[in-house]
Amino acid sequence: MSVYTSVSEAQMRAFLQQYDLGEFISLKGIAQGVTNTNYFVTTTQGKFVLTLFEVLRQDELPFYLQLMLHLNEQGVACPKPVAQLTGRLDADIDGKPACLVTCLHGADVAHPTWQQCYAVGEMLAKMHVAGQNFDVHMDNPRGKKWWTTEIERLLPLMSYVDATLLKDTVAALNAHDDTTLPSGIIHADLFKDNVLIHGDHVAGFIDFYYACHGNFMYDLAIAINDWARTDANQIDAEFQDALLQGYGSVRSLSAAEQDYLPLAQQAACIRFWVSRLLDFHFPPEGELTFTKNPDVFRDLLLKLQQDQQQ
Ligand SMILES: Nc1ncnc2c1ncn2[C@@H]1O[C@H](COP(=O)(O)OP(=O)(O)OP(=O)(O)O)[C@@H](O)[C@H]1O
Ligand SMILES: N[C@@H](CCO)C(=O)O
Repeated sequence: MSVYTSVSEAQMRAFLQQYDLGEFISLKGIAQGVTNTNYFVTTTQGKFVLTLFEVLRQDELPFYLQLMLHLNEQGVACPKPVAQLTGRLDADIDGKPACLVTCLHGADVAHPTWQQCYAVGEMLAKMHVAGQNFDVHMDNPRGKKWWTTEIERLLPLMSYVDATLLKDTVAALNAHDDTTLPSGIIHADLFKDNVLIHGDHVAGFIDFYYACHGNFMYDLAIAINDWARTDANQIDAEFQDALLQGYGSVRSLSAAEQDYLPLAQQAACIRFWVSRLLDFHFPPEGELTFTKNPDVFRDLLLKLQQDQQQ
């Protein structure tokens, strides 16, 4: 369930006074989603999604909402934040940060097709290109500095074999200079549950709340590690190729980026292995964290390293 904060119809009617969206018709909680509270809101002007942020602070919202607005205006498939009459994009309901965005027609897919992987790669490249003229900077909150600090809490809790794998891989990644690779705004969490699909097309990327600056190949590797990962935690070469081909149809990958892909995939494994281990061992008190299986990314990392040694 994902309606942590209840909103009444009366509250919604009052909230809508701040917008030019016509009359309130209905409000319906959205069952999917883990972190935030989401509602479908229908007014005489159409259907929207209301998000109440359970973890992000009010002052953190403008970056993400401005980014989504910018990307949407540049033709990237993503929800468009709706501005209040004052022009402000972020709002609050009963002191909780909130926003309204346009509703997209699509659903997330558990088992994508080759064409859908191609379309995701294509849209990701469009996003990278469109982000080039968005001039607000955001450091990656889950980058090298973060994982180097956080693994110190995890290593004593892990088996010798897993701890060695984690420590050695982090050391290898930290020793590699990735700062000269093409970079800009990245989504940084483009898993299958963060893309709404309609037929063979991308209806929209959602959940931009880890978006930041980073290198483009790392972003593509995060997507490959989820979209092309089989149930046995290996990469399906054809699906990986679909993402790469789709991406390359919009933005050519340089030789340096192509060389970096194997390491980028390892970095993407570390990013999510570590965050899932932290959620497992140190569930934040008072936060609504649903732990996803950390072993998925340990197993994928091992397989990638085996393949890359051959
Ligand atoms: N703009 C949108 N248009 C249509 N449906 C949406 C939109 N935004 C969210 N949804 C629906 O709401 C569901 C939950 O959204 P989301 O995944 O963003 O939840 P969350 O709890 O905020 O994030 P997460 O689950 O990643 O922690 C999505 O799976 C999708 O079905
Ligand atoms: N997509 C992440 C959760 C949000 O960062 C995961 O599957 O671990």
